[in-house]
Amino acid sequence: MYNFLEELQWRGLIQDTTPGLEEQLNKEKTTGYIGFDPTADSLHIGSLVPILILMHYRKAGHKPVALVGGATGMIGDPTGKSDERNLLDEETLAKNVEGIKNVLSRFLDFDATDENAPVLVNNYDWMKDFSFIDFVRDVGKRITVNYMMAKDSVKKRLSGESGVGMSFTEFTYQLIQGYDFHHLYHDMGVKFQMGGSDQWGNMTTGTELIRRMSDGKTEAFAMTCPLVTKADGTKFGKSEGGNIWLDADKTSVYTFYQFWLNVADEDAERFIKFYTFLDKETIEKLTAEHKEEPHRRILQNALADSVTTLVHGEEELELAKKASQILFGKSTSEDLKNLNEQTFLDVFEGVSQQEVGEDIFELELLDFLSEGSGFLASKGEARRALKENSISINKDKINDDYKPSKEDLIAGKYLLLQRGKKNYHIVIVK
Ligand SMILES: N[C@@H](Cc1ccc(O)cc1)C(=O)O
Repeated sequence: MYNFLEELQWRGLIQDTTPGLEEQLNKEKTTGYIGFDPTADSLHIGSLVPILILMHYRKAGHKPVALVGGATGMIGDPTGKSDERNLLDEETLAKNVEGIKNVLSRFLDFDATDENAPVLVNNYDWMKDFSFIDFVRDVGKRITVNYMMAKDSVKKRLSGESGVGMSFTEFTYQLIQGYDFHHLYHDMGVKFQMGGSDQWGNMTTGTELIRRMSDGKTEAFAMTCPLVTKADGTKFGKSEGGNIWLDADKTSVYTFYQFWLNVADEDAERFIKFYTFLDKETIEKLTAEHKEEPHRRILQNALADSVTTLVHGEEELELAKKASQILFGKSTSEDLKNLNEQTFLDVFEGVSQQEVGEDIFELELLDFLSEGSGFLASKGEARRALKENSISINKDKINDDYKPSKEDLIAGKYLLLQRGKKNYHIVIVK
């Protein structure tokens, strides 16, 4: 059985802890939680670190609780935000809560029945009937405005720098998160909260509230992990198309896999510790091998394989690898036909495209290859290319006899035209 804090320590996943945490975790199996606000209908790889921390926590024999912020999502955490947030409407919130629950349950087995089985809770369940009067009397009275104003999330918004101010609504956020901790402490014995380093302020409002609401008789603990950054200073977790999500219909497995494959060497060394369960020995060995021959990208490959398997499973990883071969290695028309539409588009992102009508199938081959599809500059060039035997359609070489047909369409819509090795063009038939 491994030790939770030691495991997180060598992985570089501990930023701050409150005093006494180690003694507490050594003393007894402890229930600990992390909250996720439903700001979107899925989670992205930024949230994968907290998810993995809950998985480590479970592996170490403690009991993890994942909280979905149905209530806090109605307020909006001001942490790290320089502007007031827009309120989400109820319909969006409900959809987001469901989406996030689904993602979380792919990583944590909420159906397990053992004593330390993971539990999923929603803070809306205990906040919805809490009246304003009760809240300000029972909770608000325990914490001073002075204390709340000293938090970074508040200070930043009050200072001249951003100067935009903060609504009373967002100001209350830390108290609500703090109250969650208090509630979970007394309802389920949750003594420990984890989260990203930006959550330190909200988490310590919680430990403080727990102490004060028990007149100093109960104690709770907190730990933060570092926010993931990149060596080159650019924002982590984004590709050109936006966030890297944990849902295949938001970020294709291919794009997900490629994202990890393309991280910089310095980043790969840290990320492999954060994002995989590979043990210390294995990671040290891989890192040493990587340093000998960086061009083989051993770390990136191990990282991409491991995270993609964790998030999408082995079968999907194999498909993503096959898709990756299409641009770079040997592949057949069969491989191409097996791609789903999103993956096809992701693989050929940036390739020139032309929309055409179905009448394209009535054209002579030379017209089809030139003006019809917008691929080659002229009929003459098309003739030459055919003579050189350098044209492929959907990865099959074609000759003068080829007749374009609807049957060839990938996902019922696309034709992949290719000249030589790298010169691609996509025809979209409308
Ligand atoms: N404030 C956290 C989410 C959270 C919500 C409620 C909690 O009790 C704990 C955490 C975030 O934005 O990431």
